[in-house]
Amino acid sequence: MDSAAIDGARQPPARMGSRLCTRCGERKAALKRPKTLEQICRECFYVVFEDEIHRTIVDNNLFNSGDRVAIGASGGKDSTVLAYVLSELNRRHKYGLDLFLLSVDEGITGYRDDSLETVKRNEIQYGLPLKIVSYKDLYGWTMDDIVKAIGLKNNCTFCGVFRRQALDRGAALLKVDKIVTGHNADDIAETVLLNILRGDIARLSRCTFITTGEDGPIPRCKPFKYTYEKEIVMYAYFKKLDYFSTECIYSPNAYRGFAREFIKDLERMRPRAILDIIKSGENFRISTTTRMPEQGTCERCGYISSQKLCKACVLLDGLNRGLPKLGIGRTKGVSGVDSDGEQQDKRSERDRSSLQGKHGNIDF
Ligand SMILES: Nc1ncnc2c1ncn2[C@@H]1O[C@H](COP(=O)(O)OP(=O)(O)OP(=O)(O)O)[C@@H](O)[C@H]1O
Repeated sequence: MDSAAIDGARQPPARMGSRLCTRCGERKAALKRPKTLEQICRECFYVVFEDEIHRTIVDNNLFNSGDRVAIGASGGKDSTVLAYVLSELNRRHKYGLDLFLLSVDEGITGYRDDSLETVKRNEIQYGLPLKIVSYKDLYGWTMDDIVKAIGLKNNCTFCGVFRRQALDRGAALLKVDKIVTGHNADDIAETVLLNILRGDIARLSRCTFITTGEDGPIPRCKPFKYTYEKEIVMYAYFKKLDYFSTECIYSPNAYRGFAREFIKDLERMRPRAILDIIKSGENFRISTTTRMPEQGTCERCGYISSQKLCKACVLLDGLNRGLPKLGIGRTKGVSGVDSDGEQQDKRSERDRSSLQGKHGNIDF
């Protein structure tokens, strides 16, 4: 999700000269808003940015007063801005939420250990209790171990499947009602496009849902569904938020990377393109004859699965038997189109869904 060009460099947004803000008409414009190209001042940018997220939360009834909510916190820009903005809005609009930071330590030396240090600082900065769950504790394997066993080809498959379940397990320990993640509008547009490119109609039908997993143990929602990545970066920059901006050292950049670049090109020509792709995804209608996944629980670990054994258990079995490729491979998607378990890490939607195979179930 990170765009190195935007995020890594942490360049200040271009200066606006002496023009006045088109919203307040009083202060000097400090930036051109990526979503609308309006020239506005910082203060007005904060207001519109936060208000749009508030509207998304209210219009979609994301929370109920009294909810315990875990923020999936990776230390990256999206989840850091989410933690900051959600705690601000919770106070300002009296949502009545009990917020927690929930981090998954995948065991990636030189990456996750450093980003978790950021989350630990966020815990203090935002006054939100932090829970960390690790692959090592849950599965007996770190990603470093897994990469040693399987190499760099299918490693993201393991990571995506394990992370999803690890978030559920952490959320169960925290006894929360919901998990929120920092998936933003660019991520969702990208996933719509990828599902079209793959002809994966079943996943296309649900990848734009703002809340998923309502039939599972703990629903997940994406308050940044309509928030542009560029604006998240700008917000973090202006607010001087403390976040970690390095790409995962094991994450290759294949098919999804092309989709991402394509969307960035479209955005350059027409900023609305991102919202329009999401809208198209929302408005697709799935034929009633398309077979949809049936969800149950894994016979072994009891977590959600649409097969007898969940994907995490199948993958773990392979690792423990010295056959790490056991659970990897081409599986038939619901659409009848093979999903190839292609690696990369827009781990959430794609990896998990392509790996759930025939009965792939929930998306972030
Ligand atoms: N290790 C983790 N622990 C907890 N939550 C995570 C973790 N990794 C990802 N997430 C959640 O999933 C969302 C999408 O993650 P992904 O890795 O796809 O994108 P990202 O750009 O790295 O996100 P971020 O900027 O928040 O790091 C994150 O915003 C976060 O809410």
